[in-house]
Amino acid sequence: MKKVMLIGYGAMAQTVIERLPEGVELGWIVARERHHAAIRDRFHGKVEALAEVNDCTGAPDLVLECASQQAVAQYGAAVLARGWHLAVISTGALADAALEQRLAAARRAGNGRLTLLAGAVAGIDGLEAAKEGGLYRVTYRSRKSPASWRGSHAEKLIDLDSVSEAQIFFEGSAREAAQLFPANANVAATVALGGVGMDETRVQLMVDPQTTRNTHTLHAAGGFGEFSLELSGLPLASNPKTSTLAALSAVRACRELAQQ
Ligand SMILES: NC(=O)C1=CN([C@@H]2O[C@H](COP(=O)(O)OP(=O)(O)OC[C@H]3O[C@@H](n4cnc5c(N)ncnc54)[C@H](O)[C@@H]3O)[C@@H](O)[C@H]2O)C=CC1
Ligand SMILES: O=C([O-])CC(=O)C(=O)O
Repeated sequence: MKKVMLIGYGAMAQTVIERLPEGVELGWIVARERHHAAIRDRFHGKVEALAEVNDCTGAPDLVLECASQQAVAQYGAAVLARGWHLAVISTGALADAALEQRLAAARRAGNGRLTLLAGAVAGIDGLEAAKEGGLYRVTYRSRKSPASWRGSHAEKLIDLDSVSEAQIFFEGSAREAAQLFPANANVAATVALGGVGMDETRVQLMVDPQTTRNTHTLHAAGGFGEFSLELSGLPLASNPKTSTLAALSAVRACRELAQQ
């Protein structure tokens, strides 16, 4: 039986817990103190609620970050330095170049493993293959409902309550998007890391009052030719910022672990 440590106890973590494949069990959940009693009750003490990664006395086969970019900054190096396998969903954390270097150093020092989950988007494998032949241009656009952008930096750029038609409210690099919208634009970073990098990947963020989907549009042109991909994802009922597919990509990481 393979043992997983989950970081985070929010919308995505709930999906992972509900869909945990056979052959994998949860050993630890790193969560805010306010969730600890609920975790102990739910799992009858069989899953340890931890205040932080260093409180773990066991050895997880996989540490699944489903929390935030801040959690990657807080725990990422400790996980890798212990030689553990860290799978990251908050990929936008790597828009911080200093953190990226810190994680790389910890991974080398501890012989850990870092996996970036594909998250809410598809086509990253094709993008990475295309890169081998040279990429000329990669653009990414995210279109979500006003509810999905609520509580984000979008509120400083556009009046989400009065928007009546689809509108682009942000244009910039993947690095800017991932850092300004840490709970909404990790996909921008995932696309950047698979393609032309954080500063060359062009990003548009759009609010659409007519949609209930999280739509991701990726366009890549290069020596291979070009492709356009549009993914119209259902958000999680408990968090409209997060696409169901992102949570399922974390489930898939558990399935791969079970099959090892
Ligand atoms: N790569 C991708 O395609 C996507 C990535 N994401 C990332 O996944 C994250 C989680 O998504 P949801 O579960 O929907 O968010 P959520 O807001 O429902 O839950 C996040 C949970 O993580 C906990 N958390 C955050 N920082 C923590 C820390 N330092 N230590 C302990 N717990 C911490 C929160 O208390 C909360 O329980 C998002 O914040 C975002 O960074 C989300 C959607 C797509
Ligand atoms: O789940 C999504 O649709 C995308 C998202 O929040 C992110 O990229 O951080």
